[in-house]
Amino acid sequence: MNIKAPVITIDGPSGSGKGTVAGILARQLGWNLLDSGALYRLLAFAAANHGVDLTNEELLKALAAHLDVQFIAATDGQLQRIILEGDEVSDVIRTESVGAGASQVAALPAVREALLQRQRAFQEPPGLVADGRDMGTVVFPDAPLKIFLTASAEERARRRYLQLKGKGEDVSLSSLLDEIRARDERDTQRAVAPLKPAADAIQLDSTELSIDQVLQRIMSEIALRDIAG
Ligand SMILES: Nc1ncnc2c1ncn2[C@@H]1O[C@H](COP(=O)(O)OP(=O)(O)OP(=O)(O)O)[C@@H](O)[C@H]1O
Ligand SMILES: Nc1ccn([C@H]2C[C@H](O)[C@@H](COP(=O)(O)O)O2)c(=O)n1
Repeated sequence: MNIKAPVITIDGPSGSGKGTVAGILARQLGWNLLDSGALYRLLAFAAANHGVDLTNEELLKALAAHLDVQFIAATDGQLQRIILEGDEVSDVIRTESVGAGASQVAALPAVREALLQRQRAFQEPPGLVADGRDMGTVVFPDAPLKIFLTASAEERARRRYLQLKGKGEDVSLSSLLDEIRARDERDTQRAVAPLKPAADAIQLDSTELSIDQVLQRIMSEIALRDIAG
């Protein structure tokens, strides 16, 4: 019998803290990590490099199917690294403009289909923490623990502002808020795999919670289900 590794899904809108929480959780549990948003970002980034228009569904589907990407697991003191076609792109795919392109290509059904198996292949022992928009609804519908992490748009824009300022970028809070609202609209309103909580997801509003408080809440749900050995 093929016993599948357990999966914890963390879905939610941009800036809610999914990636941060998923990364820490995966390290603490010693589990694999799937940053599914990175796949859509990589596709948008690769499309720009190869001169592929972000509306050309057929070419994007082919690019998605053959994306030459390597995820190098985080080690003590170093975050996960992402290599695309031989070049490290861990930071360059994190800009708001690549995020907007990712949100655009992610609305195309053929692209989502092309990336589905690649995402499911991350489900390896001892377990997987997967973050994104449709981890609990589409990619891992049988996951024993599903979290839907939210925060107000204003708080998410504030977090992003601090994050980008910290990297020395010249950003405006009001434009970040506009971008976050536009991305929310596109991600929740698309026809395929829209951003929404799975029926059995635990909804967690992190607007007034610290990262540690969010982690504690998730850890208590893990303990309740006895899924991490
Ligand atoms: N609960 C929290 N309180 C304060 N800051 C937070 C909290 N959670 C995350 N952050 C900070 O907010 C920023 C965005 O977090 P993160 O990148 O994890 O969000 P995300 O949901 O993965 O966004 P995206 O979907 O766009 O990748 C980071 O700088 C992170 O440190
Ligand atoms: N499972 C996913 C993950 C991501 N997307 C799309 C929508 C986002 O706006 C974009 C970038 O994701 P992020 O890195 O900000 O988490 O990718 C999706 O549709 N489904």
